[in-house]
Amino acid sequence: MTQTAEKFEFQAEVNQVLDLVIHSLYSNKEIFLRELISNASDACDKLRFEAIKNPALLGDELTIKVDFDSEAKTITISDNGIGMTRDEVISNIGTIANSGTKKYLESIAKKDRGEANLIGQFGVGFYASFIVAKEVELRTRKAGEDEAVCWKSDGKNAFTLEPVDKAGQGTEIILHLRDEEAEFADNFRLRSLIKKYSEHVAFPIKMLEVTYPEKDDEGNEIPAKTPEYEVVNDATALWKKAPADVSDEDYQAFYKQISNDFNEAAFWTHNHIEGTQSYSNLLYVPQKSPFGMFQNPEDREGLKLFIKRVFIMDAAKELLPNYLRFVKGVVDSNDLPLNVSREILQDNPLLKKIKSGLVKRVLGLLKKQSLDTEAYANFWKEFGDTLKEGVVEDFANREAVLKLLRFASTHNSDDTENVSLEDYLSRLQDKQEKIYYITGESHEAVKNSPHLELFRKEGVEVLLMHSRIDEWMMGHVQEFDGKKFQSVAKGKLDLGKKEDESKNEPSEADKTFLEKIKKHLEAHVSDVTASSRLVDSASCLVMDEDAMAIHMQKLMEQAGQSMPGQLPALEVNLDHPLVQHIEHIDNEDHFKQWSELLFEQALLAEGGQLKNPADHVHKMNQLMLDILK
Ligand SMILES: Nc1ncnc2c1ncn2[C@@H]1O[C@H](COP(=O)(O)OP(=O)(O)OP(=O)(O)O)[C@@H](O)[C@H]1O
Repeated sequence: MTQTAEKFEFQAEVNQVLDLVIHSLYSNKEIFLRELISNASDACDKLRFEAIKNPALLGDELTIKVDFDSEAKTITISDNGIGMTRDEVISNIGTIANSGTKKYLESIAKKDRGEANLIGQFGVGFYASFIVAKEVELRTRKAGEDEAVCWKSDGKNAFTLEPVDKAGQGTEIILHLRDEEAEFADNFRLRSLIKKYSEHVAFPIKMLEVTYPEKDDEGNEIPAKTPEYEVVNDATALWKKAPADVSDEDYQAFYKQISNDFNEAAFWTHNHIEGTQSYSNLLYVPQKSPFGMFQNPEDREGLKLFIKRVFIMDAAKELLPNYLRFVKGVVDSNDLPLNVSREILQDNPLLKKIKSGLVKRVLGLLKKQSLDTEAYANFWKEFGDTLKEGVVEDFANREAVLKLLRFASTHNSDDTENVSLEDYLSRLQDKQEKIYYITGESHEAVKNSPHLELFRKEGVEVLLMHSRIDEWMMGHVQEFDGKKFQSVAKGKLDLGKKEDESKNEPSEADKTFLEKIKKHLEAHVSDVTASSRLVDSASCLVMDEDAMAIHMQKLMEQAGQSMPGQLPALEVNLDHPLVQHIEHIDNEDHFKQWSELLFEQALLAEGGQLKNPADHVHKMNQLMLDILK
């Protein structure tokens, strides 16, 4: 071939990633081999999948080979998988199109996360080569095509491409090591790295056996025989093994292999299901929530669908509902047709059954874990809000999901979220018929809400919720174990028997007084009533049973959504000295100002925002001055 090498500039972002990868992974440089073997394994998976439609593509046994030359200081990782065309090389290797690297870049912008942690979130892929190599050559030939191409780069701004002769299909990556990294070009070092990181890659990883010259009976040296390739890893599909035959170390190593997570998995479940549906599943719950989990629930990966050990696709969305998107792992079906497409998968009844089986497995796993309070606390911190979506999303399993939720509560002295609904029910007061909760903007805000005063006084526990998702979730759930949920900031107060004790019908004079306040606050409130829920505060706002909480209305407004004008009711504590003072004010202007103050105080205590804060301050000052006179 006479064509010369063509030079290309890297995309600007590639340079940025390369720079970061090289510097931030320096203390973890050995992972370059894991990344390249993982790519080779993906390429073998892809070929096997293509071969379902086109069996002619499948030639020799799918294999990954690792070779080295300690004098030349090179390591070569080769596979006979799918390979790449010239165009694919340009778009896959020279740009930042692939999602793993993209996320890596995005997360770098989030400076508040520690860098070591950040690196642990996803694989860095091919670029990891440059941690140890001063130059990388990638030779590849797409399966079923004749032309091969060689990509070469020193990892600085540019790469070259030129046609090459390459015997078989697949990809070969030659790392020209930096002098100070030459130790990696070593038989023992490479074998131990393969064992450590790639033991459970489902394709054989081969290295040349080590041979030594021997001596015959007469003491003459026999030349060493030509070494042959031998398999270095386990090369079986770990998920197909009996759980009893797999050690925790094996499970963890496999987790790292499939998840791109540097942290260990928190826990997992491994099952072989037989019956109308026959499949295996190995599902992991990570320790840490990856970036973007809440921002983009659609962007999910890490749950791989195999059919009879053939990798079919990343099918997280098809295999588990959104609220379990933190789960990673492998599902291998014996019954689905090998030529299944994503479209077919979406309405496939077999898959629906697998999906509902997997949900049960994950919920069962979480239930088991929830018995270990400490381990569950970590899970809850990372994934609790995601799990809450299940209360709305998964009607069939709502009760099971509700049992897994943990809340902060007035039963605790701090903001720890460790109270389950079952704990709550076990502490119900005599005749208490409802599960009381409050939602708000922060733990501080809900903990100090005036709505809790009577509950505190009566010793009735209230669940304290302040996550953004809580108000939405509670809008969709009516009861647990036969007990209705009741927001203490909404609707009529109903404390069972205690309500009757605490409720005093207002006198005619009080009624006139309340009416008078209402007249002044008509623009702000739907009603003004005597409160039976306040003890220390003068007033509070109460929403209708089915209305959105005030802090949520504020959030929606901030997000640019215009809110339908649903006005709260103002409840007034007739026993409060301030209220009693107002009752005796004759001056109409002063009465109006005090009434507005009652409303504004209540709104502030809710975490609401005053329309005109300066006016509030002015009014306060005026009233204080009046008192001083
Ligand atoms: N050995 C290979 N054979 C065929 N294609 C490859 C090989 N190595 C890399 N590629 C292609 O290059 C792309 C980019 O690889 P890279 O390792 O940077 O990212 P990735 O594997 O997609 O994602 P991750 O960041 O999770 O590793 C791959 O998606 C694949 O299409």
